[in-house]
Amino acid sequence: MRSRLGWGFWASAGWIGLVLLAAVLADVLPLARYDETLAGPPRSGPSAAHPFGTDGLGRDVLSRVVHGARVSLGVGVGAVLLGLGIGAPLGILAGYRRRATDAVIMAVNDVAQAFPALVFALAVVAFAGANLRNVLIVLGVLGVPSWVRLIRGATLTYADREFVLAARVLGTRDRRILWREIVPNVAVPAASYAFIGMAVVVVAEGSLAFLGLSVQAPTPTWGGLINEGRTLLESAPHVVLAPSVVMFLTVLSFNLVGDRLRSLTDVRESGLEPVRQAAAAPLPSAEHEVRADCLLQAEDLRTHFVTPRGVVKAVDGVSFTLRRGRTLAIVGESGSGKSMLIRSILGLLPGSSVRGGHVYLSGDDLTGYSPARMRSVLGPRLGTVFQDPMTALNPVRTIGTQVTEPLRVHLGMNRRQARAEAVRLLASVGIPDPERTLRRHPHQLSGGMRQRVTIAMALSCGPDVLFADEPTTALDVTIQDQVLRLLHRLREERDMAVVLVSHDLSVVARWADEVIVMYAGKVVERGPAAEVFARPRMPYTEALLQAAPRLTDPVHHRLRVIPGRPPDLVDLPRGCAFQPRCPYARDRCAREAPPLTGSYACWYPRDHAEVLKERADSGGR
Ligand SMILES: Nc1ncnc2c1ncn2[C@@H]1O[C@H](COP(=O)(O)OP(=O)(O)OP(=O)(O)O)[C@@H](O)[C@H]1O
Repeated sequence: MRSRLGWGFWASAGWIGLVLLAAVLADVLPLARYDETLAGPPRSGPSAAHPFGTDGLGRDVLSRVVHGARVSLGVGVGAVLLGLGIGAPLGILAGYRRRATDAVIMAVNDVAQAFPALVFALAVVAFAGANLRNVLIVLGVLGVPSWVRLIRGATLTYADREFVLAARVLGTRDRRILWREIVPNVAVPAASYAFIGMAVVVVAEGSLAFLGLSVQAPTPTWGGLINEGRTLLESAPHVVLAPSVVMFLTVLSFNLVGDRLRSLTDVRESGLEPVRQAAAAPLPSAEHEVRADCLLQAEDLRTHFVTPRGVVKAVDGVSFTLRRGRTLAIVGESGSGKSMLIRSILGLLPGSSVRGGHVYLSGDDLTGYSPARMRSVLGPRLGTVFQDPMTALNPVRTIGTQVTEPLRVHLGMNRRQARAEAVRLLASVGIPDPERTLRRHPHQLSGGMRQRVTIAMALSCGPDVLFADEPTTALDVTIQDQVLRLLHRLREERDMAVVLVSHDLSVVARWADEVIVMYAGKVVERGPAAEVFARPRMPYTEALLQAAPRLTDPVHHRLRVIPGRPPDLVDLPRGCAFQPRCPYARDRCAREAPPLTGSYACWYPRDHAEVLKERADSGGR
């Protein structure tokens, strides 16, 4: 940490510490009184008795600068705490709740930010007087809009992170998510900006003092000292220079410390600003038969985003059924809607989306559930394992606090019981030293171990269905197989159903019972995995398979890529969405969209005999 922060950071922190210490100990330091006139000869330069010299009334400048630090730093710290105290809750609320709450808070914030600061300061001083408390209030309140904006931005960054989604899929309440997942992460950038904020406030106080709008004489402030010394600029420049240099160094140090901390924890990495808020009306739904023998059933599920460019139909009329003890795989190119389908089932969609259709869990329609009721299902009945275990775990909390949380929240265990159960869970997913692992932070574990931890968390409340969204993508190839084996074993042991999203068709072929193939938000082929992969009917499925590497491929074998690009979901081609890329497309494909009848959506499905003949002709794949 020390080397990453650099000597400038430590020198600045040292200076700030020194000034703060001097300000706190000002009364006990062996200094002349700051208001004692003729403590020395007027306007005398620096000497052993008066290291910063004396001012026009013979007062000790060092003593006045040290006492001035009390006001300037006191206002700096106080105003930042006040601004943060009001701005942080509002910013977190806006960034986490979004929609109307965000719109209202940000509208008010914009108006507040546009209000002229000087007019506000003048008004407060005129009505309430220029004293320390009022200056602190003025500067604190003026800082609120910037804090709201900053904290909202940081919250937006974290609100869609997988560890927050993970907490939500475990059914954690919003308030707890805010305290345990968002606040600790937002606190890091907030702390760094607090230093920059203090620099701004110290300068602002100096400017107010210069205008006579701050604490009045005889109490010294740095801005007031500079103002007083103005008239002595020619005869005794040290009177202005001493407070100016101290103030300059302090402001510079605050900025340097804040900047270094910020560069370590830059919050601008994700660009998660949501698109324009959609009208919240749900999409209309058709009536469908509910299958009693199914554990999980999706009917005509749709997730649309209203964006400035138009409506993105990320999931468009997806239906499937899944029974206990089975694994359903969802495959498709990047952007085909796999993750949105899972988030739609779990009711964990971004604020800018609207959902239609139904999701039945053992016959109960989850789409009608209130958020509170949904929380009782997420975790205990629906578990989720995310793609990247590093982002699915909160970096600032130990594994122990994260694994025990769902056990305490949902199963009502006390701390000791939850810890014992967490040890058992970690052991069951193959973590060698569970006791020690509980005390560690995510970054202290390998990728494979982290993913085992997230699997343990997903299983902690004994879910009926486990969703695994690309659970092995972020892992080493050798670890991938171990994790998939583990999921398979756990499915058998616990008689769960598994929904597996994967890019890797060899994984799907090996571990899934059924598969649905997605293209542009729709299911274009479905059926038993062995059947679909052995005899794909839809040319897109065939192309996906041809683009997938196989262990039996010769070393320098060139994979076939699917020609063209995935479609723009705002502007889909007419007819079949795959037709512009399909080598077998005919006129009808560009005119009419093929419905999903039976197991595929294609006007001219591949004929297996024909495929075998083509393969024989081309001498290979
Ligand atoms: N907030 C959003 N606003 C608008 N469109 C979105 C939003 N989130 C996702 N989409 C769009 O929804 C579509 C489906 O996204 P999704 O993440 O489900 O794809 P995916 O198949 O899981 O891709 P990948 O394999 O890369 O994860 C994408 O085209 C994406 O651009």
